[in-house]
Amino acid sequence: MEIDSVRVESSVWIGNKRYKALLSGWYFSWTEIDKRNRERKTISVPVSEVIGVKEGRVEIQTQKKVEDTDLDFTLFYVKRNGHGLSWSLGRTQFCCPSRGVRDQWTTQLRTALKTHSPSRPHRLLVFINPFGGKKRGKQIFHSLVAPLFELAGISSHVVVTERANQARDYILKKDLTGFNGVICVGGDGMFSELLHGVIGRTQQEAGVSEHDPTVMLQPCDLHIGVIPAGSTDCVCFATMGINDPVTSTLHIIIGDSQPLDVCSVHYQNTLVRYSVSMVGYGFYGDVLAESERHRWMGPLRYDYSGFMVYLCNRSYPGLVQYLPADSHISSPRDKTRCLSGCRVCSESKERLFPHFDSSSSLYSTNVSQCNSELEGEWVTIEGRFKCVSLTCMSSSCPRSPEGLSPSAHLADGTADLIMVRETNPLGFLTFLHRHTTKQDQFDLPFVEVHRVKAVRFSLPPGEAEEEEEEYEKQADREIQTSAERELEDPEKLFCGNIAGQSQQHLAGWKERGSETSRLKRQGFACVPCCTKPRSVSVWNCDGEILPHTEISCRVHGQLVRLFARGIETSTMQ
Ligand SMILES: CCCCCCCCCCCCC/C=C/[C@@H](O)[C@H](CO)NC(=O)CCCCCCCCCCCCCCC
Ligand SMILES: Nc1ncnc2c1ncn2[C@@H]1O[C@H](COP(=O)(O)OP(=O)(O)OP(=O)(O)O)[C@@H](O)[C@H]1O
Ligand SMILES: [Ca+2]
Repeated sequence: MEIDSVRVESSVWIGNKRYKALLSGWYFSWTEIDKRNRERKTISVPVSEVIGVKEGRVEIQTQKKVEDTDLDFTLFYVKRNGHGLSWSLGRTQFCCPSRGVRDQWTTQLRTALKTHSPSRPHRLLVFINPFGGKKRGKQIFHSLVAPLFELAGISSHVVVTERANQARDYILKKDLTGFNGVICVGGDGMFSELLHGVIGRTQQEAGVSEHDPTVMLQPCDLHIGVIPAGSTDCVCFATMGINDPVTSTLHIIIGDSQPLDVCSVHYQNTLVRYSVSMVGYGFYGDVLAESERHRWMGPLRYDYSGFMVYLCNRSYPGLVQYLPADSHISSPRDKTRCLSGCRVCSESKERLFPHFDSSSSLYSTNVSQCNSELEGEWVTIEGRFKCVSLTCMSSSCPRSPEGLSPSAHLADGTADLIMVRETNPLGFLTFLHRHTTKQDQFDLPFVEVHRVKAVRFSLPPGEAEEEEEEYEKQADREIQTSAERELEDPEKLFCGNIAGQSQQHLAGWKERGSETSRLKRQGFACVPCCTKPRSVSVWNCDGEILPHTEISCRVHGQLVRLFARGIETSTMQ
């Protein structure tokens, strides 16, 4: 065996074939040597994608040695399947000329792993929602994820949730010393819990008020991992290009890091929620409201509700104001895609954090800096809309593989505002259908899309007012509303820590509760969206209904980090 400071090389055998194994720089490779000593095919694995090295011949599933010889070692690594987005565990068993050489290889490979993958997690906090999606969260974790963590030497503390918001509260309140990341096994709702926990905790520790819409929030160090086991799994799909628990697990193990933009949603001066995917009014709000009544259908509830809401053919008046992003940098119609190593996103870092102090890893939370991100001329648009949606990323998902805004970026500090004006049912169906094909859904006369840094939505004076008054009167008549009953147990509401204490916020819920209760008493059992006051829809914020209509949204560039690397272009091994 030859070892110098940059290279380790020796002959090894795989089966009955001889190979030259070489560890050089960032790669470990093995090249077949034929009987005439000529070099044949080489397989090369980046050290950063090695999952583990074990002495002996080890099986993948059981991790047990099938044969304990002194000459063998087994290498586990990331293997790309198909077009490369789906990852599985690769395994190769090497036989060395002597035990000394075998021990040298295992030592050298483990040292290289430590040097070249310093950001790998060692200890993770895992939250499993046993009721998410098809209710397979626990099974997915124990059969697919836990064995890989064990192989990679990662220890985990597992919490199977017993109630909504348990994961968020745990992150906000418990001692997290020693954890390198938090993982959710569930859907977008579970991800959202982790998101709120991680952002909330980071701001608490930095002494930053989340309610102030002009403040620069402190970016979060604790990484979030997503093992998809939900209904839509949009966050996973849009950051990995695939919903596959093994792929997600391997990205977590190798410590991939993908920054993500987050949109904060405010009502007056109160934080309501954070969103990474979609804040949508009109169609998507109505679909969500309708789908809540059909939870028993599982993931199919969205298709059923989508169909029912489509039949209602509603549109809503609204006043939309937005702060445009710099159109020289990128545009939602530039036909590009945000892929792994995206130039637009990496060049955004300096703009987003001009005063980053690399020596202390601290970001200044000076308000004036943040205001520079909020500079510019606001644009106002008034009209009747089928839907108004804001998305920080493409929001691609299996239902819509290109997403709500195919050219949106994961980490550029902007979101795309999509406004679909009132149109005939066929026009809207064309718009919806284009989400399922590669056709441009923005190339329609009633659709507008803008890349923005902030958005405000309000009901236009006049038309909306009359109906709103009626709506409020009805709500006031309700004494014991369903919302009031819920208020007795604030835990049932979302974000008890941030928005739950706000009286305005509670009033918003009261308003919605009154509406639901009124409709129920009037006996409107099917398609409630058709029975709502004509002028008002609800906001869908990453799959949660918001209690307010008039909201303002602001994008916080690269606020959180996921164990992911964005969508890779085809890179077959
Ligand atoms: C003709 C086929 C048209 C298919 C149209 C498909 C459009 C799909 C667009 C998907 C956008 C997903 C945005 C992501 C949102 C997530 O943050 C959030 C949390 O998980 N999910 C939802 O709110 C869940 C919302 C899910 C919305 C599903 C909408 C389904 C619409 C079906 C309409 C059928 C009309 C048929 C008329 C004949
Ligand atoms: N043990 C629990 N009991 C009830 N609800 C829970 C529990 N654990 C988590 N939740 C809540 O369930 C909601 C939905 O969970 P999750 O996102 O995992 O699954 P989902 O069915 O895919 O939903 P989504 O439509 O959001 O994708 C989350 O908002 C979460 O807060
Ligand atoms: Ca973005």
